[in-house]
Amino acid sequence: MNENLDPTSNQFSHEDMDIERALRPLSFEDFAGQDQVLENLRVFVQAANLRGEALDHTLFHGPPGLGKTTLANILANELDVNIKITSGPVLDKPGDLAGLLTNLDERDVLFIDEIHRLSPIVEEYLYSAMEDYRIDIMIETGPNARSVQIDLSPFTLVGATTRSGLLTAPMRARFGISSRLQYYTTELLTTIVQRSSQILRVPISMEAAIEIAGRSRGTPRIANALLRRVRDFAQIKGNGNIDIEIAKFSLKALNVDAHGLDEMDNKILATIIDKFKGGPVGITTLATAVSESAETIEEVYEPFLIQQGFIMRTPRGREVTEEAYRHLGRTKGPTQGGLF
Ligand SMILES: Nc1ncnc2c1ncn2[C@@H]1O[C@H](COP(=O)(O)OP(=O)(O)OP(=O)(O)O)[C@@H](O)[C@H]1O
Ligand SMILES: [Mg+2]
Repeated sequence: MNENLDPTSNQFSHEDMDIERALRPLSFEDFAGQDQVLENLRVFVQAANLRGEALDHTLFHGPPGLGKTTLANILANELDVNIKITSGPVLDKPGDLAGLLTNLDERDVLFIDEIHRLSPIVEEYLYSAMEDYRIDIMIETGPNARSVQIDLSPFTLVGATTRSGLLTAPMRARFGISSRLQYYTTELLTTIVQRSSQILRVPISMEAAIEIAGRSRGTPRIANALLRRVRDFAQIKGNGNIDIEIAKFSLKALNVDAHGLDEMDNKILATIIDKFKGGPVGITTLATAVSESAETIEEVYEPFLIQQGFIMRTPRGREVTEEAYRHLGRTKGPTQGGLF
């Protein structure tokens, strides 16, 4: 599969990165969906602005491509402050973090992506910064080494993670605001596709926008990636306009699944059907069978498969639905799976 269509991939070409930036909503106003989350954030931001205080530390969690990074940037815009961006794996020494923290102005946003991947030392160091706006730093080395306490400007830490299950309890407890992002409906994705095509100045029919939206795995990033590729087909194979024919033609050429499921989604369904007679199968057994971690399946893949009605969670494990058999073109029968 095209890597841009992989929901877990952040790989983009330079051109795609520029477009990606152009398509990213900059204000609450531009951001479609996640109504509950947005409604609350608007209140919290307004209150923080009114009092001239830093917004409470905020955590965004949920599957890739649903808008966590986008919302972090929007928060900074709406708070009218600067944002400094880093990520868990990049911060490997407390010193790196200290450098960032001491350079924050009052109310600034420090965005830490993949916050579940902070090293334990850095994480511990972050605790006092978040709680008391204070850090200890070591000055000098050898016999003169001593630690001094430094006061920080009140700031907002915005954390993002696709794997909230991997966050430690103390870390989680330090976020005053915690929002889980949900998959988008086809309707919402249709408006996102329409907005993006307007920015890209490519005419698109309603029908075509719905078609692309419906195959985007509930994910705005995938919707935008598909739109860009369909735009290529429209320009080279068509007259530049995206109508339903060119949309269908392109999606077929791109090998996009009718429901927008990706390789791992399909592998999970096929494995439950072929190796476990449709289930129920326990999550760890399933994880081993598809060579993926149980947490990733639970946090990244399964929510979408459940939402789309392909999988059910039962007390005895995961079971596929009739819909999954139909989707994979299998028939459900007693001879399935190893009877002789
Ligand atoms: N609500 C939305 N409305 C319009 N476009 C959106 C929305 N949410 C996300 N997008 C688009 O999808 C792209 C991906 O979103 P974003 O990078 O914020 O996802 P993410 O949750 O941070 O993903 P990851 O977990 O991979 O870091 C954005 O560049 C933006 O163009
Ligand atoms: Mg992100």
